[in-house]
Amino acid sequence: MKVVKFGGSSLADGPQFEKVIQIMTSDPERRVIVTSAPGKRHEGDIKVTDLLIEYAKLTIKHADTSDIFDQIFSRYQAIGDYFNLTEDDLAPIWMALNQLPAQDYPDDGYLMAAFKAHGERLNARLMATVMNHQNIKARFVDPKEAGIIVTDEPNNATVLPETYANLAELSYQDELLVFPGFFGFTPAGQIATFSRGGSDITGAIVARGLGADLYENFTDVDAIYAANPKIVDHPMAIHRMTYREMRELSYAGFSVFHDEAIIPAIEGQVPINVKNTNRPDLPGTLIVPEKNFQPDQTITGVASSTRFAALYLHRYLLNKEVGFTLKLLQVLKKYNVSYEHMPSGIDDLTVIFDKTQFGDDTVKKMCHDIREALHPDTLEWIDDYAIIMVVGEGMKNKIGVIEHIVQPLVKRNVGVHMINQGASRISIMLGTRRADANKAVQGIYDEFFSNEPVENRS
Ligand SMILES: Nc1ncnc2c1ncn2[C@@H]1O[C@H](COP(=O)(O)OP(=O)(O)O)[C@@H](O)[C@H]1O
Ligand SMILES: N[C@@H](CC(=O)OP(=O)(O)O)C(=O)O
Repeated sequence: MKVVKFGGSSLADGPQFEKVIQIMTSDPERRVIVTSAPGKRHEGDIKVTDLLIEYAKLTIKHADTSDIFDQIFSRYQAIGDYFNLTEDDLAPIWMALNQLPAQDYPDDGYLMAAFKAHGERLNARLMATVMNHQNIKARFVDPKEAGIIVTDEPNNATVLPETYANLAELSYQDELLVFPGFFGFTPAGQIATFSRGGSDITGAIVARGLGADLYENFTDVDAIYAANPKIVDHPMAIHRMTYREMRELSYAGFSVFHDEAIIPAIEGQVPINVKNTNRPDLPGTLIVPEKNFQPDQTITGVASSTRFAALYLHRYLLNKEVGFTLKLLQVLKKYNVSYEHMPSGIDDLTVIFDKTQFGDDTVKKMCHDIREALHPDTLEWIDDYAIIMVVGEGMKNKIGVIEHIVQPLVKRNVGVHMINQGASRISIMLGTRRADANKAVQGIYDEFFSNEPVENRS
C-alpha cells in the first residue's frame, strides 16, 4: 500500500487536480492521498496558505476582510468550476471560510493556526468531492477523526506518539482516503499546524501509522537534485539517497522535502519516493535506510540556507571556566530559544541560531542578558550568515574531501567563518557570508560533479 502526498503546486488548479486523480487511479496500491493547500499557479502567484495568513492578520486587526476572503474562495471555486461542481457542492467551503473569524480561539497564535490549516482542510474536502463526482470512491478524513494529536505549539507543532496507535485503528476498505496535510489537534482539541511546508510531515506520519510500503511525495521537479536548481543550472538528479543524507540536506536548504518529515519514515522504515506530478512516469528520487546502502560518489548533494544567524563570544580562559555554557543556556531558556550548533575554540564560542524563531526585539534583550551573565570580552551578533552543507555517505571513508570543498571557495574568494563536521562523518558544514552562499554552492558542485573523479584532480 502506498501513501501519496501532493504539494501545493500539484493542486493549484483544475488541470493539476486532474493529473493528481489520474496518478491516484492508475495504481491500485495508491490508497491514501495527503493534500496540500492550492499553491502557486505561476511565478508571482500567491499560495492559499499565504492568503489565509493575511486573512488571519486582518481578522486580528478587526480590519475589512472581504477582498482577501474573495481571493481565497475564488481559488477553490475555480477548481470546482473546472469539474462542473454546483454552488451546493462548494457551499461547505464558503461556509467554513466565512465562519473562521467567528470561532473561539485561546489566543491569536491558535487563531492563526486554524486559519492556515483550512488551506489543506478545504482542499482535501474538495478533492474528495471531485473524486466522488467522477464515481471514484473516496472519503475525506479529518485529522480529528484520525487522531493526529500534536503538541500545543500552535504554529510549530510536533506529532505526539499516541497518533500512531490512533491511526492503526482507522478502518478503510475499498475507498481512497483523503487526508489534509499540515495540521493536527492538540490534546485540548485545538488545531495546531506544523512549520511551513509541513504537509510532507503529515504524509510521513500517515505512511508510518498505516504501515505503508512506500511514501510517494509528488512535487514539481523530476527528482531531488544534487544542488538547488535555482542556484545551479541543470544539476544532476539524485537517484537514491539515505534518510540521513536527506535530513541533513533538507535541514540546510533542500526545501523540496521537509527535514522533519524524515523522522516518521525512519521510525516506520518506510522508503520515500519523490516524484514529479507533471511527469509521473519518471523514477524520481528514492530515499532509503542506511543499511546496505552503497554510495556511488563522494558527495550526494550540497545545500545552502540563509535562515541562520550567529552569536560570537570571546573571553580568555573560557576553556577553564566551569559553568560558562550552563549560564549561556539558562539565558536561552529564559527566551525560549533553541540553538542549532555551538562550535568552540579555547577562548571563544559561536552559537548558531535559526533566525525564524526570533520575535522583533528578542535578539537585543537576549544579548543584553548574555552580557550581564557572562561578561564576555567580545560579543558580536552576526546576522549576515549562511550555512553551506556538503553531504554524502561516500565521504565517510575518504581522505582529503575537505581539501576539495575548500579549494573552490578559495578560488572564488569566499571566506569561511566556521567548519563543523558531525560525528556521523557524512556531512561538513561551513559558515559563510550570505552574499557568498550561492558562489560557494556552485563552486563545490562544480568540483564534485564535473566529469573528472575527485581522486584524479590536482
Ligand atoms: N535540491 C533540490 N532538488 C529539487 N528541488 C529543489 C532542491 N532544492 C530546492 N528545491 C526547490 O523545491 C521546490 C519543490 O518544493 P516545494 O515548492 O515545497 O514543493 P511542493 O509545493 O510540491 O511541496 C522545487 O520547485 C525547487 O525549486
Ligand atoms: N501549505 C503549507 C504546507 C505545505 O506543505 O505546503 P507545500 O506542499 O505547498 O510545500 C505551506 O505552504 O507551508
